Amino acid sequence: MPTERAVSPLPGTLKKLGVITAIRDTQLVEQSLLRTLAPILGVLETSLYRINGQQQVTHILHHSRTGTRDSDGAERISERIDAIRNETNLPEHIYMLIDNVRLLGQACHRSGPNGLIFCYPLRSGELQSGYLVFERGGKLTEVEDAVVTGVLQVYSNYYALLDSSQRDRLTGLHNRYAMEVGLDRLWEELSMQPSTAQTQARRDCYWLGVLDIDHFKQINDQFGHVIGDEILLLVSRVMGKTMRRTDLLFRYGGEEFIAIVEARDLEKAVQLFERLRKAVETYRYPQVGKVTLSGGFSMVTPTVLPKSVLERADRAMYEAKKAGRNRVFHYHTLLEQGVLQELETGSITLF
Ligand SMILES: Nc1nc2c(ncn2[C@@H]2O[C@H](COP(=O)(O)OP(=O)(O)OP(=O)(O)O)[C@@H](O)[C@H]2O)c(=O)[nH]1
Repeated sequence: MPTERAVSPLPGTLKKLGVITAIRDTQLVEQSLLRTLAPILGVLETSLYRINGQQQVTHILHHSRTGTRDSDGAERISERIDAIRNETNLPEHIYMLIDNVRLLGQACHRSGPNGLIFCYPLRSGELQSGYLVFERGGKLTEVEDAVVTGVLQVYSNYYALLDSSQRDRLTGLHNRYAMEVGLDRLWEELSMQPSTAQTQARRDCYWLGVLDIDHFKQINDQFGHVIGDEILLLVSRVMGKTMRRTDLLFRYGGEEFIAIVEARDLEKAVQLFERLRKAVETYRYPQVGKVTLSGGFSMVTPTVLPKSVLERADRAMYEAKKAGRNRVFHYHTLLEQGVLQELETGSITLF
């Protein structure tokens, strides 16, 4: 891996830390970290890994810079950030390096094809929450090492603060704000992808489901709010355990949850949401016994604004309540059946 001469780190680093800590979106903060460190270290590729809920190390972000020379001899650097969807299959040498850092509790390096591969831990309190990995020709100077360690500490503290502000205190799930940011981002990503019939057929679709616990007021009234809170926590855990690594679950508010899942087609999406419904229904809740939920879901597509996708799923969920609860309905199926009529608002005409 080629390297370039490292630039003097301190003034630029302080400026960039100011930029990082002004960002309110956790994914953009992660991207900004890699963009900040790569030129300071004079490296062309950096990777960020996180430890997920199942304690697995997952590759989440890769940043690369390519240097090219213009015809007039001037050097241009182009940057590229790839968000990697929770890749847990790491190359053996990276896995071993991260394992060393995990055991020793400090940054380590090992030889790589183009010099040395470095791994620095990200800390959340006493725990390691992730890793920064990069390769460069030679060792870091003391100043560079101190800069990387300091930037990572400020970044980790800021990330933890930002992340906790986007989580629901009771269940630990991401909250409504995080859901809205995440849905807007997903919608933008989908809008930017080329959409030919061929790519459309190959690509998985995203589906958004609104899931609402049935008769939750009765649970509160009969057993009290503390038990009500316990049910919210248990239902969120049962759903979380039933979902796949790539699925997302949010507490939207009160007794309402939102799931965003990837599925090839409607049949698969129905299966996923049905699995959630059944898991909640079959779990036996101490004191309360059986708890059920009703849900509605709709496809996330660039031709429909995010708030309208939510509205569609919500309307389907209300139909599930009306039909007797403990069921999950698909919005478009309800349209086809004539149970619901399309609302005019929210769909976008593409030219
Ligand atoms: N314990 C507890 N209760 C909550 C919380 N947030 C909202 N609630 C309660 O959730 C209940 C929701 O009641 P409703 O909106 O009438 O819905 P429901 O009883 O579930 O009825 P359906 O949705 O029609 O099946 C209200 O009594 C709220 O007070 C919370 O954080 N903890």
